[in-house]
Amino acid sequence: MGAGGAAGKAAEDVRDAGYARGGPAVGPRSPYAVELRAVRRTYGRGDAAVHALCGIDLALPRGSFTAMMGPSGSGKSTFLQCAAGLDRPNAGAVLLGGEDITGLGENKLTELRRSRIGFVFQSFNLLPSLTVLQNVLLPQRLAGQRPDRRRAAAVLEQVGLAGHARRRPGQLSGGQQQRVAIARALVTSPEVVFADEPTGALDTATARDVLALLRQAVDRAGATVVMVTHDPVAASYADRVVFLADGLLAGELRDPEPAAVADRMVALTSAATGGPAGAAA
Ligand SMILES: Nc1ncnc2c1ncn2[C@@H]1O[C@H](COP(=O)(O)OP(=O)(O)OP(=O)(O)O)[C@@H](O)[C@H]1O
Repeated sequence: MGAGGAAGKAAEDVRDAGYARGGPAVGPRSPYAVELRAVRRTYGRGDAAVHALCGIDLALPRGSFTAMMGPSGSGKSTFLQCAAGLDRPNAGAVLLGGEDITGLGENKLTELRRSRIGFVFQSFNLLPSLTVLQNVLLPQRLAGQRPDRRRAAAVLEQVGLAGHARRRPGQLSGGQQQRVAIARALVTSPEVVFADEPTGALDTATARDVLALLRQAVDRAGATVVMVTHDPVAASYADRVVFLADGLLAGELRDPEPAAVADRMVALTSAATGGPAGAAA
């Protein structure tokens, strides 16, 4: 997908976002923002054990937009939590920008999540008593960095909310609140942005705006986005859709069209529920 807009504007956006061409300027050089190697995650033990991830090998290139899809219970949330350093695999390794984070202690992981990862949630998760600008500055404060108001203003402009900096989240629409959440996720120029159902609470038109923003963060600013979604249209904004089923990778689609994504989901869901289309999966 093209960067869109004038080349000069795009270059400005890249500078504004703090990214080098082709990926974030920080962190050790690796072609991959995130890598999972033979990742397993089991909840519980013995007869009660649930194998949520059963050996996942996946590499997500810097500057890419990946959608993770799969039937309910296929392991999407577990994948996201392991990849983002929120949960620990029982086996295997997770690498962020080429660095193995699997063995890091809790303090290091917290620091890493604050400075090198951005999060966007379905429910926005803004702090209602803070202004828009203060919400966007929060990750910098939490990471112990000096709040960079110019940088915060630049990302707010990037998401089309330059004039709303002094408002509080309650004074904004759902779509605007999600834009603030995206600005907050981008403000530290993270190596990867994890988005969990970012359009799940939005109407169709607003959802498209939010997806276009995520797309723009990848195309213009070199961000890396990983998005869990149930929506084939949302997934079609990604470069690639990776499917999970029963804790295993179950294929992928590049340059996905909504209809093809929907077909694949029907097949996987039928297989998971033992329906007639199971053989087609
Ligand atoms: N904390 C937990 N304790 C026990 N089992 C869990 C836990 N978290 C997830 N599981 C199980 O692990 C499997 C994968 O769950 P996960 O939430 O990753 O799937 P998902 O694809 O995100 O599902 P959904 O689309 O319904 O959100 C499921 O069988 C789930 O019940």
